[in-house]
Amino acid sequence: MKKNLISWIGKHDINAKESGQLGPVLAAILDAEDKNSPYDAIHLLCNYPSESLHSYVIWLKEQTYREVPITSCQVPLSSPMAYEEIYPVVSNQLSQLQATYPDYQRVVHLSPGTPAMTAIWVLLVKTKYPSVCIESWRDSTGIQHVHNRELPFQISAEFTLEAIKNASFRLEQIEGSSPSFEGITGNSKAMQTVQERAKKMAVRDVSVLVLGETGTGKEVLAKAIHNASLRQNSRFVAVNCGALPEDLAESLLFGHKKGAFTGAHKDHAGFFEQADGGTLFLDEIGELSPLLQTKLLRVLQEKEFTPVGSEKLIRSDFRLISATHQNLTDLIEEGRFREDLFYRLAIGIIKLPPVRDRGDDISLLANTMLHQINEELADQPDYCKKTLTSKGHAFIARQPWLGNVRELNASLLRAAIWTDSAQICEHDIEASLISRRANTQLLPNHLHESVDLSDVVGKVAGHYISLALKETHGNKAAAARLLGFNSSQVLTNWITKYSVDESSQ
Ligand SMILES: Nc1ncnc2c1ncn2[C@@H]1O[C@H](COP(=O)(O)OP(=O)(O)OP(=O)(O)O)[C@@H](O)[C@H]1O
Repeated sequence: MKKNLISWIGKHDINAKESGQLGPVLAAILDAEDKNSPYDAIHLLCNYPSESLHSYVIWLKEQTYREVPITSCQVPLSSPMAYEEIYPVVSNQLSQLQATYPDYQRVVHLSPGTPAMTAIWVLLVKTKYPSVCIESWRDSTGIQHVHNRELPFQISAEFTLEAIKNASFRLEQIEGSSPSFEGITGNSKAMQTVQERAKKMAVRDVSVLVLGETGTGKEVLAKAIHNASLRQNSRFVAVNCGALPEDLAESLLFGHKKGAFTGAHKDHAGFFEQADGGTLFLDEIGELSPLLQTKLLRVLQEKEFTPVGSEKLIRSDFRLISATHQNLTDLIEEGRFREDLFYRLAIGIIKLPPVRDRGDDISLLANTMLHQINEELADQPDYCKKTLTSKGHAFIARQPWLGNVRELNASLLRAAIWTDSAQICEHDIEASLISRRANTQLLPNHLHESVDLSDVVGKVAGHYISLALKETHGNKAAAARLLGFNSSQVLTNWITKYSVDESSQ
């Protein structure tokens, strides 16, 4: 049976390299190798600074005989004894390992870390996440010993639910605050598939590419993936690549050294460094210049980079989530996006459907958003809480929402502000739509209502004929050519047929 080791990194581990000792974590790994039952994966939690964690993990890898995948997570704690902070981290870690490695035997190393960290391990392995426990200690000659540790008592059986509820850990409160997949509204089949995929991806710590039209919630999804990952307690750094000024892009992403260019008054940590231990979200990735694409590829391969004006390599343990509304395959074919970079970014691909393909989710989204809008506007003078009439819902469901969730949100906000009554009806929504609607309705995807086709064609014909006559200062032959007609007579026929007012040119 495969097995994985889970452990905090303690003081003796961090100091092991300097002290010439093994430290508890390495001792446990080597002990398992000696017993011919090595670990297949190792997961480390650490509340020391990320530089110490990195150099420790590098050192640890050098000390083991076999190549074992090691994942590490830097957990910032206000105090190493902060039970209320340690509990959700450890609980989440165990839950994710259980989901990711259901067939592995879990081995928890109790010794490294503070008494609070050990207490939480014991609490969780004796209740929700049964695991084998080991401990290690150093004898007076400096030899490190590793043993299995039996815990011969049953917390769940011996304490009633009531007792746990009253315990100082306040378990349910802490669990309830886990923000996994918060903010993603949607029960449609398409959105369920998105959420299932995203949850799986969240615990894998691989690069994820989120595709979807503008405003479909790509950033919301990226944040949810971060919140459901082992990196949830570190930073989520969101960068819009399309908004990076060309001359500053490199320094914003990779940082710069003081004096690297005019205005660089002090060292600056770029987004990659800021995301160390956490998640970097690169939105509009298709907008990256060829030079930055090459640099990004190198950072993804080596996890290290050099800030502008510096010679020092910086390492950063970030997880990359990128997003785009563009068709990257087209960009690759056109030579505008590196194919090798695409494969690096797209280990996991999640496609967010446009709102018009989410079925009943539109109503659900509208209700959720109106609820949020009501809360936001509650303090405003004379504001009364709004609800949507059923015709309002039906009208919303018929719109194409090319701007997706963002457009729906903005239209509801406008309607909520403009409408005095407590009910928002279809006319209020219609009035709050931006004029683009006229164009978007021209070629709808569905015909929910009857339509006067000759009227629509007449309006289009009138519009183009007027433009052509205006451009050509009333010269019918030239206007006919502009419109693709082979003679001015054809144009005259159209003008008559669609009653175009030539005098308005
Ligand atoms: N499923 C959802 N449930 C609730 N709100 C959502 C959902 N998806 C998106 N939103 C809201 O819609 C707005 C747009 O979302 P977001 O910025 O994530 O879209 P995007 O696809 O990243 O947009 P862009 O392509 O312009 O970068 C935000 O206000 C967000 O809170």
